[in-house]
Amino acid sequence: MEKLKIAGGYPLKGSVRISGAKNSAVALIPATILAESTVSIDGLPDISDVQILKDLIEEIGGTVSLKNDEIVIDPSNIVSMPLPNGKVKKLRASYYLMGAMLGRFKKAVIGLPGGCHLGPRPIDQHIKGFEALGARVTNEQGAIYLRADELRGARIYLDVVSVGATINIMLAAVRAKGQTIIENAAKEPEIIDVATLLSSMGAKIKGAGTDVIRIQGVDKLSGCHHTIIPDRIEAGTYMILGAAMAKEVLIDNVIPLHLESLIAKFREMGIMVETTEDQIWIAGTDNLKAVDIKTLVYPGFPTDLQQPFTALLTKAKGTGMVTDTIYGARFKHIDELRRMNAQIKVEGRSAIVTGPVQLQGAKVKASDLRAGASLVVAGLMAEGITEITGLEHIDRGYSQLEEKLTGLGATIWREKLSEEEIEQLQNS
Ligand SMILES: CC(=O)N[C@H]1[C@@H](OP(=O)(O)OP(=O)(O)OC[C@H]2O[C@@H](n3ccc(=O)[nH]c3=O)[C@H](O)[C@@H]2O)O[C@H](CO)[C@@H](O)[C@@H]1O
Ligand SMILES: C=C(OP(=O)(O)O)C(=O)O
Repeated sequence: MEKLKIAGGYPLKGSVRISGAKNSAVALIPATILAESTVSIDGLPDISDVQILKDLIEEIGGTVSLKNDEIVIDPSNIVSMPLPNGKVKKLRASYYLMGAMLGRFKKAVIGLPGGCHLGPRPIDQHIKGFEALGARVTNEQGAIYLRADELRGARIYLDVVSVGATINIMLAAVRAKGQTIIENAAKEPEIIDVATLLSSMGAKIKGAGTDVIRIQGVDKLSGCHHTIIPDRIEAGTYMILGAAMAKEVLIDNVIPLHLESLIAKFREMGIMVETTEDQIWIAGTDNLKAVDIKTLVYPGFPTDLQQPFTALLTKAKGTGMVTDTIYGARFKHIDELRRMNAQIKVEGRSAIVTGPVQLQGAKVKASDLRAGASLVVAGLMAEGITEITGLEHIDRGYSQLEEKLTGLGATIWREKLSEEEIEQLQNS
């Protein structure tokens, strides 16, 4: 077990290249199960979620090579092996194995997923979609059993706008007989990315990126090559830490359109932002104005940037309210930020941040992925040394974090935890 140490309070400068999107990667890899020949995907982030999915595809019979940022998957020998336990519990996106295996084999047994603990994260809309396509779905001892004699296209209205349910239904529906219409679908860029891969494989999908997606099922999907989109949440995190600590920073390999909600908030706060087709330039300032944010489905402010943004607000003058309408309990980072001298109180679904304060280095623990990102931002802003544990969460979603931050001039490194520290963590 390791901890991350940051010597904070020093200005950052330079450029950083954004990796491929985690939330695309974790759907694109399971989607390859649907093909009958080799699929390659490049631009993948170097994160543990990708590594675990690679292992899972191998476990069910796929031949996989993962070198640098490219994965090559030959799915022809994959079988619908039950995966009720083990690695499926380590990440949220293992639920995509349900849609992909159901699409190809008409049956699957997959354990309920893991991922960040952000309060309840039901998958009832995924199941409603699979059932509408003709699958029988049961939950037996924490694993979902899916079986269909045949999948038939259906009209499915999502009661909740869900990224996961939209993609999962798409994965099963591309191999159903006839047309599927997903209404009230999520519109996140990662959904378009998955639809692009499936279309290159031979699927017929219209409307991805709008709230009505139409899928005409096909009998066969084949191999192809795909380049993943950049990670808008990683980019947003670097924009936030650039705004907090950089004189100027250039974010490279990014789609600025995906970050319009954050860019608009930056401008309200008095941060200078310039964009080109695939770069964002930011000049940090010590005169930040506090703003309110409310997380919403895309293109609204992303819940996945709420936690790092909260760290930035501690430097802004005035009171800013952060309301999470997607995950009302996504506030485990607040106690840790308070340890670092932040003035924040939580009221229901909102965190109220009063600033400016000078954060102080402290020993803190990442309870989930973006809580970890929030603590990294805070650690860079703080005076003195910050020690962050719970790195398994951060490693799920940030590719080459220390290398990228060191490139911006940060002093950040990993150290092994002592036995005493491990014992303390296990008892905390
Ligand atoms: C792997 C991945 O892509 N993860 C992202 C995905 O998670 P995930 O796909 O799990 O999130 P959803 O979009 O499904 O969840 C949105 C909201 O709908 C609720 N809900 C969802 C499904 C369902 O069947 N029933 C239901 O009630 C959830 O509890 C949540 O309140 O979108 C989230 C919201 O943008 C992001 O925070 C995650 O980073
Ligand atoms: C919540 C997140 O991830 P996951 O859905 O994979 O747990 C996230 O990326 O912030």
